Amino acid sequence: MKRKSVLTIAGSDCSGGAGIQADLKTMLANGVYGMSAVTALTAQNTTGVYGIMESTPEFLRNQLECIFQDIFPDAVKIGMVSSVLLIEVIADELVKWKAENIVVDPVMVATSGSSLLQDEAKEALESKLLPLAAVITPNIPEAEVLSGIQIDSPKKMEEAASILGTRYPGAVLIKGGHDMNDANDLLFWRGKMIWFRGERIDNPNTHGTGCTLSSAIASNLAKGYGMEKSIERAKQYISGALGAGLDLGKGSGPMDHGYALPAFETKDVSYEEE
Ligand SMILES: Nc1ncnc2c1ncn2[C@@H]1O[C@H](COP(=O)(O)OP(=O)(O)OP(=O)(O)O)[C@@H](O)[C@H]1O
Ligand SMILES: Cc1ncc(COP(=O)(O)O)c(N)n1
Repeated sequence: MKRKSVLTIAGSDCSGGAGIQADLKTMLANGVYGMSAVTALTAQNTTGVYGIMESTPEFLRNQLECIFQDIFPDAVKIGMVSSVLLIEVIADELVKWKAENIVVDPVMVATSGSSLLQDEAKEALESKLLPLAAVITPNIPEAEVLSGIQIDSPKKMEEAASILGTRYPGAVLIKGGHDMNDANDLLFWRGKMIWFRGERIDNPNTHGTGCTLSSAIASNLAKGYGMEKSIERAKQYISGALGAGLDLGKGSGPMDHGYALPAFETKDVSYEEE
């Protein structure tokens, strides 16, 4: 039996809500075989990021070579890339192996406020990785940094999307989640603006929403869905994961990535605290 596969190139979140861990859970729940190349280990939890230890460029290349030589991914999701040297290795390997269906989530700052991209790496991300993407998925602050304009309205989202969509060959999806206080995301693709209107879910536990959305899009592209359908299905998935109402940790907690999975455990494992 064969299965479509997706590779995430991202950082590890030891608390399991964002990064590689969110990506692999999302891939499992979306019916693809998930693989990971780790750019950095982070010591973090739902309250913040307390340490970062980067992979060496050589070891990241080693991971990517092992993956591409053996199980060629049908799509690639890129998250936290951390530094210039790591970005150069990633771009080099993706071009060398002619990777397809690349989704770049330009992760810059965690929801908790910690920087996940070194200042000098922003330019390398823009010049080396964004041009390789089938779609880039900035949130509002990231879209502001990349487009150079301030975004405080849907009209401004459209202006930024058009700037980025003209600059890069792939699609641009600006996420309205955290900052517009709605759940409406804007796609600029092939000269068209397409709004994806989501229902705002009243849940403070949004750690890892960006990682989850981009991995779900990559999973759908790998399965052969078109760009719009891949985003529409990814939004349905994330709405379900947020709506499931998982409540863990002392800060902004993780979502329930497995809400739609049949679990091996048949007993109800959820419980309300006294
Ligand atoms: N409360 C919510 N209800 C419904 N959808 C939401 C909510 N919050 C975020 N989303 C959706 O989740 C996806 C991710 O958007 P968001 O703006 O949170 O990304 P992000 O800031 O990159 O996430 P993060 O940095 O937490 O990983 C988008 O599709 C957005 O519309
Ligand atoms: C390793 C890693 N990658 C990405 C994020 C962004 O997710 P969030 O903004 O939800 O904290 C993170 N916190 N950690």
